[in-house]
Amino acid sequence: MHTVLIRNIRSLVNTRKETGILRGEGLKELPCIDDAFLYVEDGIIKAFGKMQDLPEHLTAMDIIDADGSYVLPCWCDSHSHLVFAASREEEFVDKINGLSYAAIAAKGGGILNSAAKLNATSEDALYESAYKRLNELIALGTGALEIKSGYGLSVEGELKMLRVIKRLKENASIPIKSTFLAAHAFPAKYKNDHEGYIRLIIEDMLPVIAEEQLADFVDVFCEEGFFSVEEMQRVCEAGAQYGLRPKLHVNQLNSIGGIEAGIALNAVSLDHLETLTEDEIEHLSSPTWQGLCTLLPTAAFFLRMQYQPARQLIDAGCAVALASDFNPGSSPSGNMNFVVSLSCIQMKMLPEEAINAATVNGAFAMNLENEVGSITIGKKANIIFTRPMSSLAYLPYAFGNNMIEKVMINGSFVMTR
Ligand SMILES: N=CN[C@@H](CCC(=O)O)C(=O)O
Ligand SMILES: [Zn+2]
Repeated sequence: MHTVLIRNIRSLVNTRKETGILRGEGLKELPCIDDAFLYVEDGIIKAFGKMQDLPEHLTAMDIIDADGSYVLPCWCDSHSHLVFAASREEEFVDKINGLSYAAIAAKGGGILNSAAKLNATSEDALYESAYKRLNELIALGTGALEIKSGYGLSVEGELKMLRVIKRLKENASIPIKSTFLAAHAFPAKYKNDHEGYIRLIIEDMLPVIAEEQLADFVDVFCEEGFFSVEEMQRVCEAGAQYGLRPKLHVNQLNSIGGIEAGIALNAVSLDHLETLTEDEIEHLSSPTWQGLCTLLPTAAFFLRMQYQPARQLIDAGCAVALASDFNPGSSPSGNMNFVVSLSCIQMKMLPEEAINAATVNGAFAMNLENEVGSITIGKKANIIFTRPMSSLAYLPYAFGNNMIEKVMINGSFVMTR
C-alpha cells in the first residue's frame, strides 16, 4: 500500500464531510482548515485535520512538507472539446478583421472546418495530440475532465472521436467523461435535410455508441442556424433510450427556448448561457431541477461577447459550475486557473464562489461528485499545491501568473516546477 502524509499545509481548501450541489448563497461557503495535514492511502484521501491534531502514530512512506502551500482539490473541468485535428488561428485573424462567429460558420468555417480536418486525420494521430493536451491540462491543475465529440459529424468521424475519448479514459490518470455531440452542426450534405441527419444520429450512431459504451452523456448545440429546440428534444429523447442524460449547449448567441426544454429533459447541465432573459434565470433557479448552469467565460472572452450573468444567476439561487470549453474555435485554452480568474474579474464571482464552481459543482456536472471536487475522505487525492501566496484570493487575483507549484494525481506528483 502506498501512503502519503502531507504536513504543514498553510490552508487545506474545500474540506467537506459530504458534498451536495452548491447553489446560491451556498457557493460562498468554502470550508478551509488552516495549518493542516492530509493523509492518503493508495491515492485516496483517508484523513485530514489540523496539524495539532495529527495522530502521533500516523506515518507514511512519503512524507511531504507542504511548506506553507495552499492545497486545493484539482479543477473539475466539465465542458471541453479536447479532441480536435487542428487549431483555427486563421479564423481568429478573420475575427480581428471583423467577421462574426456566425459569419465564419456560414462560410464553411467554424465547426465544419474542424470536422473536415478531423475526418481526414487518423484515430492514432487524434489520440496522440489529445493525450498531449490532456497532460498539459493536468499540469495546470485539472484533475477531472469531460470531453465531447462533435467534430466528426459523420458516422465514422463521430465514432472515431468517441473511440479516441475511450482510449483517453483508459490511459489517463484522471477521471474522464465522454459526451456524444454529433448534433453540433449540420454537415453541408444535410444543410437542407435536417431530418436525414437527425435520423443518422438516432439510427446509425446511437446504437453503436450504446453497444460499444462510447458515451456517458448526450449534447446538442441548440442555437439559431444550428439545432432547433424540437431537434434537440428528438436527439435527447433518443439518447435517453440508451441511458444518456443531456448536457446541452444553450443560449450562447440567442434565446430560442433551449432552457425550458433542457430542464424538462432533466439535463445534468445547461452550458454557455451568455444570452438569458429574466424568465430564463428564474427557470434555471428552480430547486426542482437538480442540474447545473455551466458558465464558460473564456468562450465569451475569446469571442468578445457579453459574459454570462453569473452574479444574477447566483443571487437568484442557481447552481453554477465553471468550465473551460477548451476547443479550437471559441476557447483555445483549457487553463482553468484563467477561467477562475476571469470569473472573478469579469463576472464578479467571489474567489470562494469561483473555486467552488470549478471544483465541487464541476464534479457534479460530470456525475463525478463521489470521486473528485473536494477534500473529502474517500475521494481521490487529485490536488493542487500553490506557490506561497498572501491569501487564497491571490490565486484568481494574480491572473496569468502560474500559481501552481505542484499537482498530485492519485497520491503521486505529476508535475514539479
Ligand atoms: N458553441 C458551440 N460549440 C463550441 C465551439 C465550437 C467551435 O467553434 O469549434 C463552444 O462550445 O463554444
Ligand atoms: Zn462547447
